[in-house]
Amino acid sequence: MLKELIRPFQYPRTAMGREASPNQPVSSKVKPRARNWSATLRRIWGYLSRSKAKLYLVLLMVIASSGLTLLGPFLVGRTVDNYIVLQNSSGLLYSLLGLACVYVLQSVTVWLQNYWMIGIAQSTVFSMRSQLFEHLHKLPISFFDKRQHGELMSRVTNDIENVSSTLNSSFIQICSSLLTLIGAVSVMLWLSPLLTLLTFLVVPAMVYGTKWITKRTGRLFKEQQKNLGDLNGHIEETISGQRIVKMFSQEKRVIAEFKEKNERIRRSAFWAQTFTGFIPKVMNVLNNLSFAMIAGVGGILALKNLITIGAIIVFVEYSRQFTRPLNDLANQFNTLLSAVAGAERVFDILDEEAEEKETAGSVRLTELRGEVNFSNVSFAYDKGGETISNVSFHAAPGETIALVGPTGAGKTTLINLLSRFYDTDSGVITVDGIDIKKVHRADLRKQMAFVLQDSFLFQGTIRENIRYGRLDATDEEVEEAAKMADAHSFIMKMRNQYDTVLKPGGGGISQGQKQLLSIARAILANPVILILDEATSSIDTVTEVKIQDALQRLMKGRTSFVIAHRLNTIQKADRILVLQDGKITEAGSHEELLRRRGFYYELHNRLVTFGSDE
Ligand SMILES: Nc1ncnc2c1ncn2[C@@H]1O[C@H](COP(=O)(O)OP(=O)(O)OP(=O)(O)O)[C@@H](O)[C@H]1O
Repeated sequence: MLKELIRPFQYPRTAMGREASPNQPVSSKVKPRARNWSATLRRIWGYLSRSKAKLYLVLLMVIASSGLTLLGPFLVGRTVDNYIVLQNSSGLLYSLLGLACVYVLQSVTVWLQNYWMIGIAQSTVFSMRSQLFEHLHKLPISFFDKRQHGELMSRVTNDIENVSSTLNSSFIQICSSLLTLIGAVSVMLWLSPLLTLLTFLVVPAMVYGTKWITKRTGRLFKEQQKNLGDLNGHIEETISGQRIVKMFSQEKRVIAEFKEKNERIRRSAFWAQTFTGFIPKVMNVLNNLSFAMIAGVGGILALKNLITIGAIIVFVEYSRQFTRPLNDLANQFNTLLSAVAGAERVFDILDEEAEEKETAGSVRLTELRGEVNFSNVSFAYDKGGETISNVSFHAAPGETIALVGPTGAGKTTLINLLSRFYDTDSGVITVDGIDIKKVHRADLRKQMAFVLQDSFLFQGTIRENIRYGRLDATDEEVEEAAKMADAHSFIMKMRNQYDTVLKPGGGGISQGQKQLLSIARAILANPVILILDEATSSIDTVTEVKIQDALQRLMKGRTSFVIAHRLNTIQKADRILVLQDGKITEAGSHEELLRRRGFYYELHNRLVTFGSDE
């Protein structure tokens, strides 16, 4: 149905207008793209480097804090050897004061680097989020037709959040870990090459252990992100499709599906966290082993007067400075894995091609008369069979064209082509003689208004919802449009009248009232071409008459295409096009088509008998 064009949240769809089988996990069909670590990191760097000045400041603070971290143990060693062992109390006092200064300064530099880095991280995700949202609005309808909306929302929220929290800490951690590592190793080598070699003995075990663990966690984190997207999709669908779930008493199945997805997240998160949790434990054991070796061998060296006690204390401290950054680097690697997975999912969308760029020298539309012509138009959604085959017809300005035909015949698709939600494969559609492929999409759509069966209303006041048709309309114009749509009287009966706030999705008012508001919105838009998708569901007779009258007023003087289900609408049309399997099989006025005794004749008899849609 045409309403799917603008309804933002809907039950799972594999393609526009077609509901996916409830058992079919939609997102499972989204193929994970090959990971490209370096390219993704480069792109993240592209965002970070926009705040270069602040980054330099952060780097400066990281260098300062790493230097001060290394200076601390050195001073401790000197204090032991020069003042404690030699019992020099005044020197000890000065030395302790110096140490206190070093630690205070170190805290200040750490605070400053965090403060600036949070600023950089937040502006980075701010730009990413804005860019992503803007890009989403440039993507063609076909993109949304193929995706689960909740999964997309998960990318805008969870994945971006993931990048944000990693940037907040990882950049600093990685830089300071590397600097501390280099500094610690240099001082250790200077103090005692033998003890340094002993410390190095544990490195291969550390590297191998970390590698073994991160290999598993990387996969698990990716799985966790994907499962989270899947679960979010499910939650979003079942909440927005709550009415359908209840109508078909599918609560149990929906809950069972949720449990299954929830269980999948629990499992992948459990293993991802468990494996990650192993890293510090393994490192701890290796650290302690290395301390024991340093203490043992250092002790022997000290007994032989080859090293001082202070030097051993300093050495133990530095060997911790050496293993801690190694540890941190391993942890950061995991966090990075998860953030890069998130960033890659965001970049995947940013790489989706936007609606085709308008061809150079595109025609700008200004005033239109509303003459529409389809000439040998053919179109296929996928590589498969044609949905529209060789369709030709002409609509003079102000004419009303009724589109009738069995379900799946291609009525909505014809409208999709006219509004350029999809482009024709062959043939030409013209408006006032201008090929619409040469016209700016936005210009073309500005000349059109849609009134759909289940018109989407946004959360906001009634006035704002009507004004959506033309944002610069005055309050008087909004009310005038509501009066023409026969919506004014029901609006005035509401407590806050035009300032009544509608609930999300236009909840809180009846289906018929929604329709009247969407007619008012279309009247305000004052389009040259009008697209109507007549409601199939029955609305009470009084409202139905109101809607019909309002629509007649709206259609007057405009070229209108009506996906028609009611006999009186069809009869009033200037021309009726009967679509079957994507082809126009009959075309003409009501009387002409009746005389033919074809599909329309049968449809007419059915409508007369049952008084409903085809
Ligand atoms: N986005 C899409 N991707 C792939 N196929 C699609 C898509 N949208 C519609 N189709 C297919 O195109 C054909 C025509 O669909 P269309 O929605 O135009 O029919 P319709 O006449 O408007 O039907 P209805 O009266 O039920 O709304 C159908 O076979 C449908 O499955």
